[in-house]
Amino acid sequence: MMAVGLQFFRLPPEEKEKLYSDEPAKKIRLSTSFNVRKETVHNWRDYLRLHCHPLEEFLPEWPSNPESFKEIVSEYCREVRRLGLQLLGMISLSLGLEEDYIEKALGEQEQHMAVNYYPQCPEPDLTYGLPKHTDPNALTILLQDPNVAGLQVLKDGDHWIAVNPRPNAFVVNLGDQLQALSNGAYKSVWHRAVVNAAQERMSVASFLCPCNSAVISPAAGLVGDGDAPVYRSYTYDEYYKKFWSRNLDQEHCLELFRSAQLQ
Ligand SMILES: O=C(O)CCC(=O)C(=O)O
Ligand SMILES: [Fe+2]
Repeated sequence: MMAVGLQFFRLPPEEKEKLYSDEPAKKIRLSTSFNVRKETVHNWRDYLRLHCHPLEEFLPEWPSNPESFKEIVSEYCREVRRLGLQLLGMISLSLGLEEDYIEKALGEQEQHMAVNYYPQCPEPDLTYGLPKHTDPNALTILLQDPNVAGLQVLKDGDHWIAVNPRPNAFVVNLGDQLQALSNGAYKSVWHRAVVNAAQERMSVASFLCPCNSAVISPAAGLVGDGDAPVYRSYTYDEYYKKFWSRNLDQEHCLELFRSAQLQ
C-alpha cells in the first residue's frame, strides 16, 4: 500500500494535476494542506482523498497510474473495512451494548481514505504536516510510514507524545462520532503530524464514517440513571458540513453539538 502510494506521489506534476481539486465534496481528489479554501496558513502536506465504499461505485474513477494502484488499494480497503467493523463490534461490547449496536447506529458506513504525503521540509519548526485536530468520523485506521516518525497525540490535555511507527501495526484513532455515541466515555483524540528536514513521510488514513443520514446521539443504554446525554442528536450530514466549514485547529467540533441542558 505504502509503495504504490509513494509511486503515485512520484508521478510528474502534469500527471497528478489531472486529479487536483480543493473542493471538499469531491469524491476523488488530490489536494494539499487541509482546506485551502478556508485556511490562511497552509500545512506541509499533499494528499490523495478517495471514497472507497461501495468500491465498485468509485473504483472506475480512481487513478489508473500507477498501473497496480486500483488492485492493491482496493484490496487494502476491503481488508481495512473488515478490521474496522470488527473493532466497532468490540467497542460496542466494551460499552455494555449489543455487539452490533454501533454498526447499526452508523448505518451503511462510508469509507474514505487519505493517502498523506509530507515532503521533506526545510524549516519544520515553522509548520505542520497536519495541525492539531480530531477526526470527525467514527473510527480511523492509520498505517504509518514504517521508517519515519511524525504522529503525535495530546496526552492529559497538556503535552504531546510521539506515536512512533511499529512494524506491521496500525494506529487506531477513535473519532468524534464514537465520542458522541459513547456519551463521552471514549474520547476522540487530539493528534497532529509534524514534518522533518531529513526525510519525506507518508501515512494512509482509512476513515469509517456514518452514512450521511444516520442520526447520531448518545446510546440510550448509556444515559439515564443520572447520566444526562452530553450531546444532542444530529445527522452526520449536519456534522460533516460543520466540520469542513471550519479551520482544522479550532475548538473540538463536537463542542458545538452539546445538549442544550448542559450548556
Ligand atoms: O500522518 C499522520 O500520522 C496523521 C494523519 C491524520 O491524522 C489524518 O489523515 O487525519
Ligand atoms: Fe487525523
